[in-house]
Amino acid sequence: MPVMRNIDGRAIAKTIAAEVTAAAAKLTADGVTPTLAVVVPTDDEATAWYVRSIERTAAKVGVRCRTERLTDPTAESLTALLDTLSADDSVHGVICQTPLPDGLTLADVGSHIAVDKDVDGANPAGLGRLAAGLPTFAPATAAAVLEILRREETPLTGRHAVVIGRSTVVGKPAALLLLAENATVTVCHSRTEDLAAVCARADVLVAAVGRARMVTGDFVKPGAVVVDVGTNPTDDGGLVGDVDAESAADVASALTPVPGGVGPVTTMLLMRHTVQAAGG
Ligand SMILES: Nc1nc(=O)c2c([nH]1)NC[C@@H]1CN(c3ccc(C(=O)N[C@@H](CCC(=O)O)C(=O)O)cc3)C=[N+]21
Repeated sequence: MPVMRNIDGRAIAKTIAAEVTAAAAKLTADGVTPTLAVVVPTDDEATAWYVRSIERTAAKVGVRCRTERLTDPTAESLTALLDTLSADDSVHGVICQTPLPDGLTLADVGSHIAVDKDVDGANPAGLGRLAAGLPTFAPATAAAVLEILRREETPLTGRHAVVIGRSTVVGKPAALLLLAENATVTVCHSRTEDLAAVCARADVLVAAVGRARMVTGDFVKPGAVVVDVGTNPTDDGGLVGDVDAESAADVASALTPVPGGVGPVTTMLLMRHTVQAAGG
């Protein structure tokens, strides 16, 4: 039985960090400090963790982070803030954290983030651009999936990629990015019949369902590369993916672990997008 490789997301993030740090330093020397505005509309524990992680990562690579906390925002106050940040020349990237307050959707709010500053692909116009093959920032998590496959030199042209999950932030953009790399793409979701059998035909399997350890070894084609996007909290305060790593390990050739896989690359790509938005 071939031994499965654990893909080291932290090491990949570190490699990208070196590139981003150099680009940020050059911009700063030229008088432009790449700046990311992080809008935090709800008091949510997972969001708070992610915001701290963004702040830490930004400090490491020389990106300025401006966190904007709102208490009980209305649609009006939140979209007004996003409009203001979109028009502010000292801000290059804008991300609005989810979850949003009740009654608000990312599509409503995201359309108030200028496309050229939309470093987490929240504006539906960005998804349209992605579908049309126009340059745009993909949502950082979807971009991280492709970045990992690229750095792992996973062949995609003509290969069958299966994405489990059709969310606007991960599944759909990941499918579009895989298609742009000439993969043959199948998108599965909660209504898919014979899910395990469809997945078991994938050379590249991307799990973005949000259900702990749902993807077991019988979903995996022997030798497949499996990217686990899930970050499901456990009762004891830990984190597990959508993939049951133990059973998948007997079948896959490579797997991104959780933690230490897609997550760290996601946060780093937010920095790279911000530096790019600043002109780097
Ligand atoms: N607009 C928006 N975009 C997001 O991308 C977004 C969001 N809102 N809201 C919250 C979720 C959550 N999220 C994570 C990113 C990285 C890790 C991550 O790096 N986790 C570490 C482990 C952390 C631990 O051990 O607890 C890892 O996987 O190695 C986790 C979760 C992005 N989100």
